[in-house]
Amino acid sequence: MSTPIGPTDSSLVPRFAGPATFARLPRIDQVPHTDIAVVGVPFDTGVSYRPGARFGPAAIREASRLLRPYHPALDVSPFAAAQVADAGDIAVNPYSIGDAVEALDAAASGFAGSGTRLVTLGGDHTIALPLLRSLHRRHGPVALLHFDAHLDTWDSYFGEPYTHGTPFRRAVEEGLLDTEAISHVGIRGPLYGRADLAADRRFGFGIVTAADVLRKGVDEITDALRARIGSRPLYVSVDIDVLDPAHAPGTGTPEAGGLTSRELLEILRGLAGCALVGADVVEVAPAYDHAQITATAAAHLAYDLISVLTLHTAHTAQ
Ligand SMILES: N=C(N)NCCCC(=O)O
Ligand SMILES: [Zn+2]
Ligand SMILES: [Zn+2]
Repeated sequence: MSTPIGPTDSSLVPRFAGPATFARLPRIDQVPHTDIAVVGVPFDTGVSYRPGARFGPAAIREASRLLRPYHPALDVSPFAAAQVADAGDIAVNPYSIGDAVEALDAAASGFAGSGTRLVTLGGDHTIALPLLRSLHRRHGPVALLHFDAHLDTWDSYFGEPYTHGTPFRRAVEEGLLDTEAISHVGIRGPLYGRADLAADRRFGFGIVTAADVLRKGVDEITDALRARIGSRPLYVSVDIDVLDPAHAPGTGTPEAGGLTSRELLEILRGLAGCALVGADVVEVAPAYDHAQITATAAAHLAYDLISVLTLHTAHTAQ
């Protein structure tokens, strides 16, 4: 592998100058080959409450200017360990969820075809379904770690099957997931009824509630999650509303009593060595953010996911 082209050096060009690619990384057209691409999906037509996640990718990129190249907790320089590049945004139809879902699947499959793993910045949670469809085509059923206040396994809203509250029900129905290894983490807040939980259990999901994280702590939780995942190809989906609204006010469906950013970062770091094949950070809606609190958390989560991706390369070569 030739030496990766890294981010703009912030000791030479101040980090507040120039265009905001993720972490000031090169654009995908500036590098010969990309192992890991950060890509935005500015789409929020699937939301059930406050809109605005279409502006999430730009806000996360802007907040990512301060990231530095070395990750001390994981002892890795992710942008030297692999060629990471910013692939810009996948522009999808804001007036048709069906069109958008198909176009996103096709675009994601194009990246996978050239051996590039994706860290996708949403956008609302609808986008996880086409991303999983494209991964399934390549890897077969994948393990899923889903960080969210919400189950997102509801059936439909207003008769619509593709929404931000339904992607993981569709994914199970379509056989995209290895149902021996699918978990929600951070679940809390009111539901529509007991049947929500019964259906979710029937699909095979394990639930780690936000209260479980408080009571058991991140190490015990992470060990249990890792035991369930094993060596399976793993997709990690992070809905930013898994964090408490104090840590992530800028989102569309906030729920009290969530994780701290410190807890979530530690759980993600605990996944080092897992066969991560892709990840997303979704539901950042900057209009409700303050002082970039949410966008900063999202930028750091994406940085940690990239770092974990660089620590397992077995799937890159496929
Ligand atoms: N995926 C997110 N963020 N929210 C789902 C909320 C579904 C509801 O309005 O009941
Ligand atoms: Zn959510
Ligand atoms: Zn969600």
